[in-house]
Amino acid sequence: MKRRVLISVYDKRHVTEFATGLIQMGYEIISTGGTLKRLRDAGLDAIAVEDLTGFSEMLDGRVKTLHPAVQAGILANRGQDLHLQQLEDSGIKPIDLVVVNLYPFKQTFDQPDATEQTIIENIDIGGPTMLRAAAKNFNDVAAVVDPADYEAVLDAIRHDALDRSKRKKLAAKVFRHTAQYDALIANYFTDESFPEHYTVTYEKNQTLRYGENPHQEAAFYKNPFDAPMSLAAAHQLHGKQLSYNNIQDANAALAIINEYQAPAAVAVKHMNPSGIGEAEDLSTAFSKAYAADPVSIFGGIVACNRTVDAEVAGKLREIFLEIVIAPQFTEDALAILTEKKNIRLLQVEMDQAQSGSHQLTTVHGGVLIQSTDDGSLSDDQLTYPTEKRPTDYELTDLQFAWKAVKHVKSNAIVLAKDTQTIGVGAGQMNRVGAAEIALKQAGAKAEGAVLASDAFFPMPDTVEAAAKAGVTAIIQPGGSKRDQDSIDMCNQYGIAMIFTGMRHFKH
Ligand SMILES: NC(=O)c1ncn([C@@H]2O[C@H](COP(=O)(O)O)[C@@H](O)[C@H]2O)c1NC=O
Repeated sequence: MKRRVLISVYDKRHVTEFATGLIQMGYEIISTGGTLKRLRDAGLDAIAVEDLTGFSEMLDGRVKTLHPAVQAGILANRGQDLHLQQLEDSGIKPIDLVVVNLYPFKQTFDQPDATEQTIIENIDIGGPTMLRAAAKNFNDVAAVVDPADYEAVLDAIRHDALDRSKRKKLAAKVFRHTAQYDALIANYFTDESFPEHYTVTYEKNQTLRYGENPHQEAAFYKNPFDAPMSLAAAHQLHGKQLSYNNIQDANAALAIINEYQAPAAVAVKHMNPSGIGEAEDLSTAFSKAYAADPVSIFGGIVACNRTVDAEVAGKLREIFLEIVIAPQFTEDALAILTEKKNIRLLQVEMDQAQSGSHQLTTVHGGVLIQSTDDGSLSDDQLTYPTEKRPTDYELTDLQFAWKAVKHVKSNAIVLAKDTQTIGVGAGQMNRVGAAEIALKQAGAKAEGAVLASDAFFPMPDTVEAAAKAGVTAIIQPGGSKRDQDSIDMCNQYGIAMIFTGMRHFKH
């Protein structure tokens, strides 16, 4: 008996070449409407699925292959006499190969003018049914869902090597594909934040050389719904492949730089900002970010929220940097920076605050999911508990420092002056410890500076240390039982303090 293949594909690229090869290998082809036409137009012999089922396509194509003549032909267990007998009694011939790819649900959904009706019509029903049937029956049947596999499959058939293990691999690919397809559809049907089953699907961007350490394996996946030009879809203009740690740091750098509207630059090391500068132009902003901590920036990542021009590139060139991220680079800037073989240049669209998106953290036996920390300050949230109120000048720096401290690992303290960070205390087990690190880094520059704290002061010790170093204003969430002690300490030293009512822990 001739072997049979059912071909029903939305993406018709290379299907005629594949079908030609299959015919040469002795296959008989069964096909659906558009695919059949494509094959026949290319002069290939194929049986219309209608001739198998005795039914014409109906309901605008909603039903074409959903018929026992097709499904039983795929699903029959060739090792079971009863199955074979039943096929014979019903006049159904077995189908040995299923080549199907699905209606483009996601591409349709992505189109800005797509109506609900078109999106719904692009949910494929018959295709996944055949694919899943063939994948289930991989013992006897091969399922091909990806045109990229045509050549390898043909080659295997040619060498009589489309064996059980290859068919099982193809089956796994099918189930992964249909699971992803359904996850995308489920997400379209509901905007429930935390459903009973959290189905996520990511597409592989690249396999990474290794993870956080060389003995860890890693890969980078992208969210299929993310905007083009997000970090996962960034345009790498120069340099070698990003590493796992590069991607983490770049992500932190982007989150920080997206906080600032005026020209700004941030240098990031180990996901914390080593320096941030804001100014009227990017060149000055970068100089501030650099001067904030000229030691730590070495080997770091710099993100800018304005076009990098030749002047900025000239400054960047002087430092060893892993990555520079910007919305644009001028030709001159590219010429300067690409002289450095090891620097990576990433073009990423700014202002893509990940608002509304989820942050996933794996824990032992599960995953924690939360909405991203998009909290920003509005003026009516602020309260002023101290005798002294901040000056306008201090207020600008307080807001600048508050945006920075949100992105520093807790316990976090940031000192700032003249829209430049001058001290960053990150990831300490006690708050005053973080303050001491920030104050030590700032040294004499702490005189007249402001201080931001990501969470409230449990004791007045941080205020006291800051006051003694010359800090004149503080911003913090408030809410401690002992707030009054910190307020009293501020009043004693003539410090202005703002309560934000919002905490920014980052563990
Ligand atoms: N309804 C059915 O029985 C059915 N059978 C196959 N399809 C899909 O129809 C497409 C191919 O159609 P055509 O050969 O007419 O271009 C494939 O993407 C295939 O997955 C179907 N369409 C959707 O459910």
